[in-house]
Amino acid sequence: MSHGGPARPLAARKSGPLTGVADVPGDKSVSHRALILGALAVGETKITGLLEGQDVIDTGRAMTAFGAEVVRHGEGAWSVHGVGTGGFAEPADVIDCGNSGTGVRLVMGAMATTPITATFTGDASLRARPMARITEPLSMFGARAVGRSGGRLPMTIVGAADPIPADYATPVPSAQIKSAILLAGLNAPGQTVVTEAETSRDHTERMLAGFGASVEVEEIGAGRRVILTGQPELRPQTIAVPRDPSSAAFPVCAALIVPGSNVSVPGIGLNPTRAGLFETLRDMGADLTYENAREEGGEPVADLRARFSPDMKGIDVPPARAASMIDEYPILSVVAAFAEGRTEMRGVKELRVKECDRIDAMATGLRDAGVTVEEGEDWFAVDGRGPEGVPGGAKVTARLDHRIAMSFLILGMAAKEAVTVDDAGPISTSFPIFEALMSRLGASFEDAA
Ligand SMILES: O=C(O)C1=C[C@@H](OP(=O)(O)O)[C@@H](O)[C@H](O)C1
Ligand SMILES: C=C(OP(=O)(O)O)C(=O)O
Repeated sequence: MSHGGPARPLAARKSGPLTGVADVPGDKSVSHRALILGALAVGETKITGLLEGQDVIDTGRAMTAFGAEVVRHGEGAWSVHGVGTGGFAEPADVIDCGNSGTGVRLVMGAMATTPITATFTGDASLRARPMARITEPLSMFGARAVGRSGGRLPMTIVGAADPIPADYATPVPSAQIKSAILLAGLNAPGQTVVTEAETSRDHTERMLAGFGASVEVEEIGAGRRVILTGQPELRPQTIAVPRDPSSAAFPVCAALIVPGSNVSVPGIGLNPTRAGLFETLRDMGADLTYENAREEGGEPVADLRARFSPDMKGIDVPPARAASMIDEYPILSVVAAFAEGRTEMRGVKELRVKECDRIDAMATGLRDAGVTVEEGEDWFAVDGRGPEGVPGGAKVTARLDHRIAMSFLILGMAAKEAVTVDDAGPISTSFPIFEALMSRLGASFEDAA
């Protein structure tokens, strides 16, 4: 157990119509970045709508350990008094990033070009995840890393005393790699360049520009080159965090598969580098509409409305869309089980190195619930059961993975028999109010033995 408490088994059983308004919390990716860039600016950054999930709380604690002052003023309202680029102090103890890949990788990048040493660890899930993808580009700046075999945490980073800017092409589409490099580049003189063959979420680039850094973005084919000029003085900002599309995915998908549902999910961030799931659902024939599209804090936002959609069809999800919906494949595979025909999801190898191997976790749990799933190294395919419905009745291991836990609880709301997850604890890493919010819409959960 590493989310700080005993395992909490939870079951979801077949639900009546889900109705009402789902106010989902702030975006996890934007929240991490607001705390980190706030800590690197000179003066006070004010944040509203910060996600108060454990992943983000752990990043806030890390920023405190590096010398920033992080203060909570009320629900979602935080301030960060930053120390300036290159101003991080050496932490007195190990930095525990809990369950968060984004947290540990971005913070490693942010400290790697300051002449201090820090040791990072995390829970059993995070300690199994690959870090060489970060330490390899950080070594180009002159930072050194020593970790466990296979490049795993715990790991110590010795920051570069005389950092050299890097020019790096990411081997996999990953905003965490890109962001770690850009954050390291902040304290290196000259231009740091990151090239990605497929565009990953661009919150770091957008927010760096907002804090006053010079960031140029060139489109190259399906990808981008990002050029950052190092050693800017970052100006503190007022940041309104948009609501998280990756959390919105859960009430939206639940509404599509639970008969009679009609749910509104207001104010969701629809940055095109994040919105792939919603496009895919519409391609499948989901009754999902965007209302009141607008801009808030430099990000496109809309109110989503999802209604029960009994006529969805399986599709081949375009692999080019994978980066823009990478965290949404678990819940998409649940929706696919209720559609008619096969849904193929290709180009998704990265799912194997998330909080758990998400292809294996979904395939195993869906099969236990009576759904046929095929898989290969970088793909999986779900045979939708359409009007026949999904038997359910599975007891699923969540593998310390919040998205696996939430996906199977949603499955339980629409399947014939209840679905149980062995531990709902990790849900609080990204969506602490998931159970309360889904219960208000009409879902019923039971503590399970
Ligand atoms: O940069 C980010 O905030 C994130 C990037 C993605 O990871 P990768 O960069 O490893 O694809 C995503 O899975 C994660 O939940 C959040
Ligand atoms: C993959 C995820 O997060 P992280 O990599 O930050 O642990 C996620 O939230 O689905």
